[in-house]
Amino acid sequence: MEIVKSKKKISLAEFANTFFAFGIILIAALLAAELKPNLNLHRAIYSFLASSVLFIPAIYLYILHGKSANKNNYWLLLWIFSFLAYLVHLFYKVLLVPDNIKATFAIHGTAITASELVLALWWGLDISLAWFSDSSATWIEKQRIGVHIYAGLSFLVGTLIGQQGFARILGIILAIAILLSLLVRYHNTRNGRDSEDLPPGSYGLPLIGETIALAWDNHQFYRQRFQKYGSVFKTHLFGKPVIAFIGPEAFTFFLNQEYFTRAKANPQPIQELLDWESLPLLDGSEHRRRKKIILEAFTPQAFDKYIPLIEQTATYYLERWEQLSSFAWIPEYRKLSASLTNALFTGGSPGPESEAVGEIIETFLKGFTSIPINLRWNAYGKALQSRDKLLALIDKAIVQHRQQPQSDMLGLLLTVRGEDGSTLTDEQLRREVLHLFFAAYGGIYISLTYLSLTLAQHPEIMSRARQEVNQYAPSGSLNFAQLQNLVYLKQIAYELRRFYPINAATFFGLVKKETQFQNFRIPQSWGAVGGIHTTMHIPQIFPEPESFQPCRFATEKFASLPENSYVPHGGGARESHRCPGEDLITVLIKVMAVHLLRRYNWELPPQNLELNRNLFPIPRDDLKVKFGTYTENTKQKVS
Ligand code: HEM
Repeated sequence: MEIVKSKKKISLAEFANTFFAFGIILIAALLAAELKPNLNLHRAIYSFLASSVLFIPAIYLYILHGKSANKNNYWLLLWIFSFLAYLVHLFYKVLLVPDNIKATFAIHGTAITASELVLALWWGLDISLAWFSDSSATWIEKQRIGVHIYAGLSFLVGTLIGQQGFARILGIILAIAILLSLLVRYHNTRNGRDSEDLPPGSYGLPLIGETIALAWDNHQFYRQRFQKYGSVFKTHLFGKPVIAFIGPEAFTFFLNQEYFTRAKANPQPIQELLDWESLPLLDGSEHRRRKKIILEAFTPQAFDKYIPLIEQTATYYLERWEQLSSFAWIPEYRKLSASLTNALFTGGSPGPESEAVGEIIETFLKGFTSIPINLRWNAYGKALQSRDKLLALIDKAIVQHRQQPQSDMLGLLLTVRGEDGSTLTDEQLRREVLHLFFAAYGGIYISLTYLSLTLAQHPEIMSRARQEVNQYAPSGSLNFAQLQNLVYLKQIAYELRRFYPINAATFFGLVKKETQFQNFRIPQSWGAVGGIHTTMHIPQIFPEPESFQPCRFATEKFASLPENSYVPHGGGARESHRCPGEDLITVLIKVMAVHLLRRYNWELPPQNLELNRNLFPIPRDDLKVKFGTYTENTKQKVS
């Protein structure tokens, strides 16, 4: 048999157990009073003690509350019976003075009596809310914490101060029970056992959670936890509990906009560095509108405008490298990336001026992994100054592009319109371009670094790619249609982004409304994130994930992959938060590979090629290279 009130199901056994305890304790208290000379006074005192006895397990259970219905039912029943005993106490306290409450105030002091009456009213209200409503509204939860603190302090004062014997012992037991339950709760929370229906995982240290582990090595962070906990786990990052989703199924779930939003979801320093408002930090209709406009700058027609810029930049650096013949490639690729980014977004030419912009971007990027305190002279402060320098550059470029239209990406963005005919305001445009600077700079140099590294390490892949280039693009300038013939290079370009640890995870999301995944509760207002690199190294989906195999991306094989298993640029539709630069990076890798393979060959002298722990990991020795021209005679020997 069950006592069903509202949606609560309290079993008869639960009710009987607590009622029996209540009955015995109250009767014992009232009988004990009978033995004392001043009956009503002692009835009031002993019923207060009876209420305290019932209050101790109630507050213990409340502090340790979790999903267990049984535990919660016992809390509610003890909370109610303790309250009833407290009413008995008040009843006798008032009855002590036959006249009225006013006299009670006079005898016991206004503050104490008023405080007791307020407690009784608040407690009664809370019981009504707990019994009759199933709402877990924040204000109900907050007032419940409040009334428990209030009642706890009242009982502690009532039993410890000026009391002796049994009352004082009760006070000490109450204090110990509260301390113990707080300790157990803290311990459970730290170890992720606070609620059995949450995903597994750990919250790490108080306040900072697991943020240091993430900053130390963001790729290892997700990889290790995925191995330990599986495709969904909880953690605590940047002052907030976060749930990570890894693997196609979990990643797809994370993309569901009914439950997750990107608006106001990212740590405050990321938002500040990106000047608060650009695609990754927006959601809903404004994100859709802007994304449609931005995507207009990533079409095949647009790529045909950028390909000459890429070729011009590639040629500039290839000639320089030919002269240098022996150098560290990563600093060079950073310069190339700066020149190309500057060409796309401000109309700059390759060379020292653009490379100086690269240094501003580098300082800006350091802000994303620094301690977010703006002191002007520290990394974060300098990153914010660099952000403002980039914004000033963009403002200047917008004015210049208006005066003299150009066919770079900024030129296109100034003219394109969304479906509803709207354009970006200058304020919106400068912030979007700031983010594009950030996204493109890293994406370009990292992809080209991995391309050069891979081709040097796999002569058979380099040779096959060279044959394809000689067959379909042996000379002359390139265009998008011609690049479509380079099928093997496309496979290499895709495998590079699967194989190497570029992005460990997506931008952060926020749980809009509570939901469930694989029977785990995903609580409202928690952070959420999709694991990228780990998702692409699941052996059931990508066999032998640690081996570089471009053939995984042969058309049929690629088409048969589960949804959201290949996610180097995020997942979902183009209009969602998926990176718009995806196809541009394929174009870039192809153009660079064509220009490298048509004329050059390279070898890597002995060095440490192990990847470091950077946000985008790179070989520790900066990829030293011996670079020269390629001829059939030298058969892939550096000249
Ligand atoms: C190897 C190169 C690149 C990689 C691996 C990459 C990866 C990513 C990833 C993982 C995201 C976040 C997706 C999410 O939060 O769900 C993203 C977002 C974005 N990326 Fe890229 N990206 C690359 C290059 C580029 C380039 C070259 C551009 C532009 C020129 C670009 C522009 C963007 C933009 C605008 C967003 C925000 C999209 C949105 O929130 O709607 N990315 N990228």
